[in-house]
Formats: sequence, structure tokens, C-alpha cells
Amino acid sequence: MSAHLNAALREGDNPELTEERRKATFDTRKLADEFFGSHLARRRREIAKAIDAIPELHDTKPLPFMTREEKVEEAARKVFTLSKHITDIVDLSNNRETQSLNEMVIGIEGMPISLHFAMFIPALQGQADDEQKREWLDRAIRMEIIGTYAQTELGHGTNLRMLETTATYDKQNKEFILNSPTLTSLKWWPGNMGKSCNYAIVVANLIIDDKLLGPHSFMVQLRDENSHETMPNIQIGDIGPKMAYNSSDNGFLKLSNLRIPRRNMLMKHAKVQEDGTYKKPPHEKLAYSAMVHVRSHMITQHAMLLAYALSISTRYSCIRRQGYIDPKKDEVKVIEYQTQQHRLFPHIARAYAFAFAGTESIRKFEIMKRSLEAGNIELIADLHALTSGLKAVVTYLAGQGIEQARQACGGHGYSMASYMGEIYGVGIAGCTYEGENLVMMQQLGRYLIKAVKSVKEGKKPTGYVAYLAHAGQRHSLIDCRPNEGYAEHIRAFEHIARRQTFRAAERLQKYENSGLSTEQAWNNCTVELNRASRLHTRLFIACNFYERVLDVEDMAVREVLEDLLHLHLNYELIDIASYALEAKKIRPNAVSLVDSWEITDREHRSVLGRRDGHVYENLFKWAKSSDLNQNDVLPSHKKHLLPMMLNARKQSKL
Ligand SMILES: CCCCCCCCCCCCCCCCCCCCCC(=O)SCCNC(=O)CCNC(=O)[C@H](O)C(C)(C)COP(=O)(O)OP(=O)(O)OC[C@H]1O[C@@H](n2cnc3c(N)ncnc32)[C@H](O)[C@@H]1OP(=O)(O)O
Ligand SMILES: Cc1cc2nc3c(=O)[nH]c(=O)nc-3n(C[C@H](O)[C@H](O)[C@H](O)COP(=O)(O)OP(=O)(O)OC[C@H]3O[C@@H](n4cnc5c(N)ncnc54)[C@H](O)[C@@H]3O)c2cc1C
Repeated sequence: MSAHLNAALREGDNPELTEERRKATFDTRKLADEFFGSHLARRRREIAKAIDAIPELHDTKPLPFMTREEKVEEAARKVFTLSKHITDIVDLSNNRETQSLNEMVIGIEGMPISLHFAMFIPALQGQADDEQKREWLDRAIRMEIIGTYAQTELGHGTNLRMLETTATYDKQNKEFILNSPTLTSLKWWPGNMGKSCNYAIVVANLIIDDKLLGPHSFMVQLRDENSHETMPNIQIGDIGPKMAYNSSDNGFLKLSNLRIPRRNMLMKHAKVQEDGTYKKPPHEKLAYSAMVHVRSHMITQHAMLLAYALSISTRYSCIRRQGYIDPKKDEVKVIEYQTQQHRLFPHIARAYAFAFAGTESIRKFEIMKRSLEAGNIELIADLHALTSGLKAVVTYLAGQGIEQARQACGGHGYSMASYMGEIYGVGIAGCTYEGENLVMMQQLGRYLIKAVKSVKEGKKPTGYVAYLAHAGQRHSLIDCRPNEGYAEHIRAFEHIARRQTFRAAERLQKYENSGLSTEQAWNNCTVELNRASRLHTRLFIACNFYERVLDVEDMAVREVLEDLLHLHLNYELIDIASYALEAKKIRPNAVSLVDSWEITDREHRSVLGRRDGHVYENLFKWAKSSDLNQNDVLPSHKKHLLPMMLNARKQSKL
């Protein structure tokens, strides 16, 4: 490609990189159009330009040199500044545009209104009835109030049925009484709940007439709208520093006989009438809609984090010279080593594959949302299975890729000057939040087992599991076009995924037949089931990548994407071919085996790893000692966020 067509070329750049860019066989802008979609790619360029022109939106110093308080203040300052410009820069209803703005201005370390956008608003959209939307959603969108999503507790995050926070209906007063009855029932982790938010959607177990009705969502005011001081009957604070993401004030919350009006329960689906009559939702899991929303968006976010790490390491590998391939010549760029290429390139292919899969999961979410609005609940289960698998596979593999990218930078990769540490820390958080990965794999596993049962009953499952019914036939998941050369790869992929899924299903059946309870039989097969889910998801990603590449019109871009697809399919096939061992005998000795390392508490520096096992009370002590808890209202909040909200309210009254 001639040099002038490569948009990344700039005068004055390091000649090592210029030399690389001159070799491009395609136009980088056109490939960006494919990666992001052409609209978003264009908008990202415009957004970047707009930010360049507003100096107050730039970092005041590198984030790794800031203390936690400075980071929190910096993020609040930028949010306040952005609130004045945001509607000129982005379409606020477009999640991916807004997210791009966030990444460019504030970055990945978190900010005071992340959860407000990521979950508070989506939960109101999905679970509040029209009257409630008028009361809270409009105010939330105008940022008159800042909210979060408070579900996880100190003792339970995964098993939502065992949440201990209670909301007991008091018929006389037509109120719910919210309580955190135990230490383990404290809400723990919700983003921005510690210091920034003044409202939260609190997930609590509903009790009417002593009957437990499961987790439901309640709107709770945490802080006074004018003074920002904590409301009565509420104890709230920051949970302390984390592996990364430290501009965010993840928080704890204790509720003590807090009374809220009946209409503070979100009632689009489940309802409680004045006399205490309970009306069930049309689908039991509609209350989980905000989680499915985030999971469907996490795929593109993690593709992006992987892309950050890989672009850092690939560029660096081209300016770093070290060692010789031919001793008679100059030292080579480290990218020339076969091992360096092998370390980086399959992850580059994955970053593309993940981005395309993420676009697809967002598209599917939008389709489900529209069909739900039309009263159809059928697509909920399919989307839950798809997003559970994608969320788990992509966050895990992205984490692996980021770590490889860090190692590819040698010693400098370990300096925060590379920022790899933060990217990794933020990336791997996604393995845990929005559903621990191995648990989400099991959710997809349930769906696959059902599909196998229907195949065995002679039915033909449709959609992403259709291939399960096609043993020995030509591939079925996608329509490989003749002479494309990838049909064999896809067939092999399908074969491995199908074999594993049937193997897991047969093993499950065997355990059930042997008289074990369903739950025990299930637990005995979860390693096999999770392998099946992993293979199914990786098959989906590969097929989606294949289909996406076939749609590309620009021949030069299509050619380079085909090179990546080829690498991806080969690499993934080799990677999935080996599946590991089981280790049941270790279980009884597990703690004694680690005790034998004799690592002292001082050496560990870990509350979770204490020798005495008194974890929960010490986590609470740890949190109380957070710097951010020294003031109830942070000075930076008074300076930035409070004026922002007060101003928004004033404007809306005008
Ligand atoms: C002004 C400037 C502005 C600037 C602008 C800037 C703006 C932009 C800013 C944007 C910044 C963004 C930054 C992002 C940062 C993100 C931060 C991190 C957020 C992290 C948040 C969180 O971390 S928030 C908590 C998530 N916490 C979980 O994730 C719990 C997992 N735990 C479960 O989710 C359940 O516990 C679990 C396991 C399913 C079992 O649930 P369970 O026990 O109830 O159910 P069972 O397993 O018994 O299943 C019974 C049947 O239900 C089916 N089913 C289950 N779930 C279903 C579902 N959802 N949909 C359909 N069906 C479902 C299942 O498939 C079964 O179906 P079947 O019976 O047919 O097989
Ligand atoms: C950065 C970050 C931000 C967060 N933000 C929020 C937020 O805004 N709001 C909020 O409500 N929460 C938030 N969380 C909490 C998060 O959603 C939970 O931590 C997550 O859902 C995992 O639950 P857990 O901590 O209970 O893990 P656990 O369930 O205790 O996981 C521990 C281990 O047990 C295993 N395990 C658990 N159950 C099973 C099972 N049934 N079968 C097999 N294995 C099992 C897991 O696989 C894992 O290996 C956040 C967490 C993080 C890290």
C-alpha cells in the first residue's frame, strides 16, 4: 500500500514504526470501520478531536503517580467538566459512543458514575413501571441523582437466592422495612456506592406475611440530595483499595429498619399491591435483566482491553532492538523473533474475533429487548446462555492475552509506565464481576444439556445449538461457502464441541441413573460440562468471525482479516485439542497442602488468606481503615459532583 493511504503515518514518528506502517497492505481506517463498525469508528475520531480541544478534560498527571484520593478527585473533576460538554460531544443514548468517550477522557480505572450508566439506568429501564420511570429515570438521565446497583453481599454474590438483605412488607403503613440482619448481609462491592452515589437499587429478599418471595429490586435513597450526608438508618462506606480500578469507590452498605414507600419496589414485572397481594413476573428471571445487559456489553469492552495491551506491546516490539538472528547484521527488532510473533499474533486475531462476537451479543440483546417489549419472553433463555458463555470465555482469554502482551514487553512491561498492570487488573476483574466465570459456564451447560436431550428425543434444536443434531453430516452452524477453505476447520471445531457436550451429557445421565441426586450428579460432571460450554462458545466465536469476514467488501481489508481468521482457526483448533486431567484425591488434603508452605499472615498480606480463617470481620476492619472513609462526604464530592447535580436540578426546574 502506498504510504499516503495509511492514516497512522505521521511526520516525526520513530522511523522504526514508520517503516512498519509503510508496509501496510490495507487502509487502517477501513479496517477500523470493520472492527468498530463504520459509524462508531467515525464517531470515535470526532470524539477524540473534540476532547483534544478541551484541556480540562486531559489528565493532570499520569494516573500511576496519583494517590487513591487524587484518582477519585481526578475522575470526579472530569465527570463534572464532561457534564458541561457531554451532549455536544456524544449521543447519550448511544452506549458505545458514551463508553468510548469515557475510555478516552477518564480511562479504565473507574469513575463516580460508571455504575449509574452501566446498571442503575438499565435496571430502571428494564424493571421500573412507567410511573416509576417518570419519577426516577428522567432524573437519572439528567444526572440530578447518581445511582448504583447493590446486589452482592459480604457473604453471597453468586447464589442470589441466599441474599440475606430483607424487605418485609408492612401492610398497615404500606411500606417495606429493609434490613441487613447479619454481618454477612452487608452489601459489599457495588461500584460508586461508598462515596459517590445518593441512590441505589438494592436487591433484597421480599417477605410478605412471613412468606419468602425471592430477590426483588428496591429504590433506596442513600444520601441527602443537598448535603450528600448519609441518610438515617444507613451505614455506608468505601471497601478499600483493590487490585486495580481504584478511581472507583466500591462500597459497603448496612440497612437498619429502613422504611421505604411501597412504590419504591420496582414494579414493571413483579408487583405488590397495597393489601400485600403479590403478583408474579411473567418470567422469573426478568429481575436479572441489568446483569444480562452488562454481560452482553462486556464482550466488546474486553476485546478493547486486549486491544490496548496488544497495541502497546506490538508497537514496542517494533522499536525494541535486542539480539541477533544473523550475527553479521544489526540487532533485530524483537518482533522478528518467531516466539514473539507466536506470543502476540494469535491474541491479535482473538481481539478481532472477540470484538465481532461482542457486536453480535449487543445486537442479540437489542433484539431480545424489543421482543420483550412486545410481550415475548422466548428469547430470554437463548440470550442468557449466549452471554453467560461469551462473558466467561472472553474475559478469561483476554486476561491471558494481556498477560502475554505484558511479558512481551520484558522488564519495561512491569513498570506502570507501560500501564499493563492496570489493564490486566481491570481485565481480569471481568472474570469475577457480573457472575463468576465458572458459575456462568454452568448456566450455559444447563442449556446445552437441554439441547442434547431434545436431540435424543429426535427433535432438531435450532440456532446456535443446531450443530448438536448433525453428527457425521456437513457442518451446519454456518454456511461455509464453497472454496473458502475453512469448512474443514469449522467441521472439526463442531465435531470436538459436539463430542464433548454429548460426553458430559452421558456422564451426567450415568450419575443420575446410579441413584445420585440431580444436584450431586451435576456437581460430579461440572468439569466436563464447563469444557463443553467453553468449546461451544469458542465455536460460536470462530463461526461468527468467519461469517463477519465474508461480509467485508474492501478486498485489501478482507485479505488481512482472512489471514487473521486462518491463524485464529488453526490456533484455536490446536488449543482446544488437549483437555486436562482431574484431581479428585487432592480435595481432602487441600488446606494442609497449602499450610505446609508455612507462609505467615504478615508474609501473605491478605485478609482472605488469614491462617485463622476469620475473614469477614477482618474485611470489615480493613474497609473501615480506608482513607476515603475519614470523611463522610469527600471534599472532592462537594467541589465537583454535588454542584453538578444541584445545577442539573436547577436547570430542569427552569
Ligand atoms: C457526565 C459524564 C459522563 C461520562 C459518561 C460515561 C458513561 C459510560 C459509562 C459506562 C461505564 C461502564 C463501565 C463498566 C464497568 C463495569 C463495572 C462492573 C460492574 C459489575 C457489577 C456486578 O457485578 S453486579 C452483580 C452481578 N452478580 C452476578 O452476576 C451474580 C451471578 N449469579 C446469578 O446471576 C445467578 O445467581 C445464577 C448463577 C444465574 C443462578 O440463578 P438462580 O439460582 O436464580 O437460577 P438457577 O441456576 O437455579 O436457574 C434457574 C433457571 O433460570 C435460568 N436463568 C438464570 N439466570 C437467568 C437470566 N439472567 N436470564 C434468563 N434465565 C436465567 C437458568 O438458566 C435456569 O433455566 P432452566 O431451569 O431452564 O435450566
Ligand atoms: C471490580 C468489581 C466490581 C463489582 N461491582 C459490583 C456491583 O456494582 N454491584 C454488585 O452487586 N456486585 C458487584 N461486584 C460483585 C461481583 O458481582 C461478585 O463478586 C461476583 O458475582 C462473584 O460472586 P462472589 O464474590 O460471591 O464469588 P463466590 O461465589 O464466592 O466465588 C468463589 C469461588 O466459588 C466458586 N463457586 C461459587 N458458587 C459455585 C457453584 N454453584 N458451582 C461451582 N463453583 C461455585 C466460584 O467459581 C469461585 O471459584 C463487583 C465485583 C468486582 C470484583
